[in-house]
Amino acid sequence: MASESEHKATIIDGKQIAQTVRSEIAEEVKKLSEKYGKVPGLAVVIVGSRKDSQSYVNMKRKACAEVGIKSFDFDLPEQVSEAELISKIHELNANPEVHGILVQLPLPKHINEEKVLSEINIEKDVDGFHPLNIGKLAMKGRDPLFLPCTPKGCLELLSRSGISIRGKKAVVMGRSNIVGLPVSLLLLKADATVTIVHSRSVNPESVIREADIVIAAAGQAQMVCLALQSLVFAFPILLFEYLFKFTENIDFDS
Ligand SMILES: Nc1nc2c(c(=O)[nH]1)N[C@@H](CN(C=O)c1ccc(C(=O)N[C@@H](CCC(=O)O)C(=O)O)cc1)CN2
Repeated sequence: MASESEHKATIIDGKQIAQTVRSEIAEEVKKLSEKYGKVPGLAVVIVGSRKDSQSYVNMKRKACAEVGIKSFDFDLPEQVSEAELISKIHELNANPEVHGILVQLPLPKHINEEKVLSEINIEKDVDGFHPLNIGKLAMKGRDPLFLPCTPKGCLELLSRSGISIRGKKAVVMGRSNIVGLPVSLLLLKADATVTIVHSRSVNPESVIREADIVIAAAGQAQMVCLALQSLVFAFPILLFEYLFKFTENIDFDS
């Protein structure tokens, strides 16, 4: 267990790191454009009019524009059928200008999220939510084509802040498919000793007190009052990490 004197918080400047990543991506896109005469294309699909989802999607689209990625925007009505949405995905799978497909979650209740995400071509699955990509993330010695952006953003913040993960005790708060679970798998791949605490955990505080790294992934402000290495996650880094991994995986030669 860390001693009391080691309980000093280090605030990570996510915005600053995001700015660096943003510049790196813009440079990468420029090089791709000069070499191949084309730029990465990201299809962003949103269903319905949830204000929070719209705001995330707008940020993603704006981020694309800022770094030179072409975004293809599809705003589908709340009532769109599952079949229509899947047909749109098939159309995007077949479009050579679209290198990545992102379906904003959550989807309306009448649409089966698992089914829809499974229809995305794994080579365009920039969210890394396709069962094959998640499956590879969960297995030793396998590498997914893409990683979910928020978990990847968390690890990028740690790495760019000079915080090593190997051998550390990492505690993840929350077990969602989007953040908690995949970030736990990523930390495990990075050789941390990982514990997940969630709504049914008994005495989570005692587990958190033992941690070297705490990742709060339960979407509730002020959830962690103690953290040995305090992490402040700023959304931009996640967004730009998203684009980062996205450009990394495009095969412009095919
Ligand atoms: N297709 C996807 N849908 C959704 C994703 C996703 O990664 N892909 N994630 C969320 C929504 N989302 C991005 O789209 C997102 C929401 C919230 C955050 C976040 O870091 N929130 C912080 C607050 C950050 C801040 O306000 O500065 C927090 O909750 O502590 C990141 C991404 C669901 N849908």
